[in-house]
Amino acid sequence: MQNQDLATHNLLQRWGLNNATVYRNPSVPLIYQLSMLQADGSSTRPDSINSTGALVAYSGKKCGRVPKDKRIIKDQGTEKDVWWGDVNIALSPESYGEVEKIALEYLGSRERLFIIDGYAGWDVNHRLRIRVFCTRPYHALFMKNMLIRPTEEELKKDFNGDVDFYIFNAGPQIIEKPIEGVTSEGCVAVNLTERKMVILGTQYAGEMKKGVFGVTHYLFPKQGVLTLHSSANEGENGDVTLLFGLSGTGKTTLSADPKRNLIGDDEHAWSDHGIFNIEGGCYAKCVDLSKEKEPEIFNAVKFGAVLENIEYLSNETREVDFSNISITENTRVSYPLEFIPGAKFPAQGGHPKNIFFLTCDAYGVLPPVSMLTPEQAMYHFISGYTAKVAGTEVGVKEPQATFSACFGEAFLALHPTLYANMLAEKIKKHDTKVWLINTGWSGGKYGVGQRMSLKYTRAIIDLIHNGELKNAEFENFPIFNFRIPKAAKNIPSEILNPRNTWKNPDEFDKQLLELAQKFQVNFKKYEDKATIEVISAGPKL
Ligand SMILES: Nc1ncnc2c1ncn2[C@@H]1O[C@H](COP(=O)(O)OP(=O)(O)O)[C@@H](O)[C@H]1O
Ligand SMILES: C=C(OP(=O)(O)O)C(=O)O
Ligand SMILES: [Mn+2]
Repeated sequence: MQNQDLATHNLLQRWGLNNATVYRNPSVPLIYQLSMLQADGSSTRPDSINSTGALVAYSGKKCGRVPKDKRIIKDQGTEKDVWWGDVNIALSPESYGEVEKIALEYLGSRERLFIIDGYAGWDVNHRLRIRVFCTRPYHALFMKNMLIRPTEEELKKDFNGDVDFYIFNAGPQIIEKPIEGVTSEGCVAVNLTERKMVILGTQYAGEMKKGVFGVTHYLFPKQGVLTLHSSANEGENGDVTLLFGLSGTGKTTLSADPKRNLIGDDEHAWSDHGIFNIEGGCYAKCVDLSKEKEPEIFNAVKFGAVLENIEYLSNETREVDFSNISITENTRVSYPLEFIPGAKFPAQGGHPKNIFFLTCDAYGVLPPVSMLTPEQAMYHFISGYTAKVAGTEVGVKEPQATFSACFGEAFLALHPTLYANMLAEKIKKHDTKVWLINTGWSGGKYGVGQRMSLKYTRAIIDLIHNGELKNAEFENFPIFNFRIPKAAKNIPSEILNPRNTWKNPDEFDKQLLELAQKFQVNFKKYEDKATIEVISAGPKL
């Protein structure tokens, strides 16, 4: 839309913007065409189109999120309830004003500006209206994919004036002057009170979608709705499964299951009426993506999808080399939910029957599957033991064992125990079964053993879904006191107890003990807020 209508003009004036050329909710082909002009000032490699029709773009220096540059504005509205610390680093309203000014000046001075309007949350009672301002065509397409696309009618009804949350993405612009509380040339500043966020100094698209997720973590629990860093799908009989996990643990991969209908791959919420997806699209990792192993995701790489930071096998054919991670291990593809066959619309479901905690155990000592008691579920949800895989956060080069509360500590706006207590109440009320699934190392730690076979993880999940695993014969897994199956169809029995997969069982015992100690040290910070039942559900030395 090159000639501004009055409504668009007013939206711009509201923020002191008066760009001559503004594209408000442009079509996919138009975004493609504009991305080929490369006049967005991003100074990265040019955008292109791959052999299957996806838009290929590069994010420049930053290819993962930058948690160290994230700030939450501390004001009267937020100072009492936000969980301040390393995750939520405080920034003053004055400093926020300065970063916002830099962002708006950048956005306003560009030749072209994009506005993308969309919802966050499929439940109409809880959805937020989001408006994104950006200058890179690929960022516009990314958010068009990742937000829930409004109908023409909804656009007229809900997006004509102010909305619930604004994103000012001025990623190509760096911060060149000192600002109190800002410690690098980049800043991702979230103003929860005034419902807006600024991005400077990073062009990684994931920062926008996880920004929205963080806002829902602040707003939804106040309405009794629990936010979940999980994927979700639904079986033929309407049974819902949630798969929690930190980045790279398998939420996206395992939720795309041909036997089940996809609800969403990353961000959900659980209300008194069931679960709903927060997003309109998926954002899958591409490293080693293959048609054989992950056909649904592989086939989603087509016209309308955005490929981020990939290399070609050949510049001539524009076939993607998914094994090439020379730019980053965190290569990505974003596509609308409907690109996955059988995705469910509206993307909502009932109360979950099963929950999987996906953990990528870099030590190779946790079993591929363990059945948890409700108390163990709480203990392990608060602990959030897993590994940070390479790439998703800037600076992480190999799997790094970590405890990430609620399997998504980076996105928690409030104290972890608040989310954990809400989860405890819901799984009790709805009799949800919780399983811990190790998608990480087997047969030795990272560097010695190998990643758990995707085939076996899928087989385990199938047996839980068809009810067979529940009836297997179980044994106790020591120290952690998990119930683990002794045998299961389609899975070699020796892998079910990880001790059998290690060459040297003594080394295994030592590593298991070490991990248990790490759990205990980590849990100390939650002990004053957890019940005695939950504390005693942890590993025992
Ligand atoms: N056993 C396994 N289970 C799940 N994913 C696995 C497994 N082994 C290897 N992988 C790979 O790990 C990555 C998981 O990434 P993804 O599903 O995008 O994680 P998330 O959505 O949780 O960030 C994929 O590249 C997948 O191919
Ligand atoms: C996009 C991200 O999430 P995930 O890897 O969980 O999909 C991210 O953490 O930047
Ligand atoms: Mn994912």
